[in-house]
Amino acid sequence: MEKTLFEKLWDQHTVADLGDGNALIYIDRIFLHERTGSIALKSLEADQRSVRSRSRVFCTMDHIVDTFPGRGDKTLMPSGHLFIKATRESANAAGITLYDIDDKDQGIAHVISPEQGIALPGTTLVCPDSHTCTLGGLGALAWGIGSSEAEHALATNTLRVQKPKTMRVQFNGELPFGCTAKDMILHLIGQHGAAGGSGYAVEFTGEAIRNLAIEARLTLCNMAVEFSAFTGIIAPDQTTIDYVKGRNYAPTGDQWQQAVAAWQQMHTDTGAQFDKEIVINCADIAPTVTWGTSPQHAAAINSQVPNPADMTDGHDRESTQKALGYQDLQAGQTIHDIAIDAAFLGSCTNSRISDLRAAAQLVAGHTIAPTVKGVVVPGSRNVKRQAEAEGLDKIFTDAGFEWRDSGCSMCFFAGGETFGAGKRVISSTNRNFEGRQGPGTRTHLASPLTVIASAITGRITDPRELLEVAQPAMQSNGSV
Ligand SMILES: CC(C)[C@H](C(=O)O)[C@@H](O)C(=O)O
Ligand code: SF4
Repeated sequence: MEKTLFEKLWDQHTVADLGDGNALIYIDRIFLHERTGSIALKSLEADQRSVRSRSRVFCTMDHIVDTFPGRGDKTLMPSGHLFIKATRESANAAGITLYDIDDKDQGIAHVISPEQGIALPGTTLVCPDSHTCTLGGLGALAWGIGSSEAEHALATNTLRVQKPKTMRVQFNGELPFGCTAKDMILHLIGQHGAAGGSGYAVEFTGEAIRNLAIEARLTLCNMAVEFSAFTGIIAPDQTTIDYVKGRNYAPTGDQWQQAVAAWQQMHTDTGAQFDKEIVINCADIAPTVTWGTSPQHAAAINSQVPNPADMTDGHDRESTQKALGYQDLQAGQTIHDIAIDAAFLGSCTNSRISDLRAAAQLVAGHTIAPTVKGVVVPGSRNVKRQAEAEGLDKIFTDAGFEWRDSGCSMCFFAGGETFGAGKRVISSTNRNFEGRQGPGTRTHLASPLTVIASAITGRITDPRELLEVAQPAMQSNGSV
């Protein structure tokens, strides 16, 4: 029988069918971080259980750590040092691989796991973090879990999972000039709602997906959870194989040949049925920005903030009204041109080397508006070193950006870093809930190109204006 990619991976990892749509799934790799992983490890210790396969478990420090240069164990989170200490102690006692604060490979979990070859096509990977779905960009079956599930997975290498339904989202045609993977996913969520993927494992397909570089596929799958999907996944292809080859934990020798042969079978069979299908015409995608406090409050940059008075549904009217209040926006206002106070380039969505290269190329020769505080946070120390070797840090600092050490930073208030109450931020991150970037901070999600263009003018700005004038050679090739 024809199977979807998801069904193939599910079946390959099924240890036992538990009935009622549940299965015991074999977990190949587990990733932890100091915010939630420390809780799972401590609880495992308290229950006098141990990690079953130490070589398959990896842990990083990303959420609570400072990203200020020379940070050490310092953190702005009042009890943050306790999480850091507990993680270090437990990870070392458990004998798992820890990317500690000063480790040369430290970084955000979902940035270092592809970078190190920990996430591989066809593997199951879990982490007590909702953005684990990022790794679907490599063809891994990866999803976020809770701390107690993480404890179970650590002790047994298995998890009881309710089988999700399957959805295919097909992106047809070529991605227009100035648009990126971030605009694709914001467009999808804007059109189909933040709950549109609820209950589904979503496979992204189509010409525009095939043309995306791996880092762009990671960006797209990163936000599958903002679509409420169980996970997002993209079938591995030659682009994937070329990306994985030679990475620290990638197979070598005969095992590499076997792995490649297996990966080449990892695709949805012709004729396989999905429970739901969505087709997006890429010609309809424009640089997309959120105006409100949900990722579904996303719209083309040149469009208008909606007017609650035009809404027939009472719930929509009320939530839009509330979002406009928090964001201090007027109904009907054009998104393009809203004045900003800050620009943030970072997070597991958009802080990889290709993001930084594209951003640096756009900002080179410009300075950011004097009213804007700009911060760039590389996703890992490897990304940081690579960027510095290419002189990108200098381009950012010359333009007026701060250049930080790696971590989640201002994506999330967990570590206490924030631009402050009432500040309006154009941000390459993935969540824009009230208070996400700190109490009272207002977030507008966008691509790295839109973040840079807006930082330069001090207003939400269409990157195509700058790309067309200054960088005619820099055609969008979907690499971001
Ligand atoms: C702290 C962590 C559990 C959380 C997540 O699950 O995603 C965080 O990474 C986030 O992005 O909100
Ligand atoms: S960078 Fe942001 S979204 Fe990603 S794991 Fe960290 S806090 Fe979560």
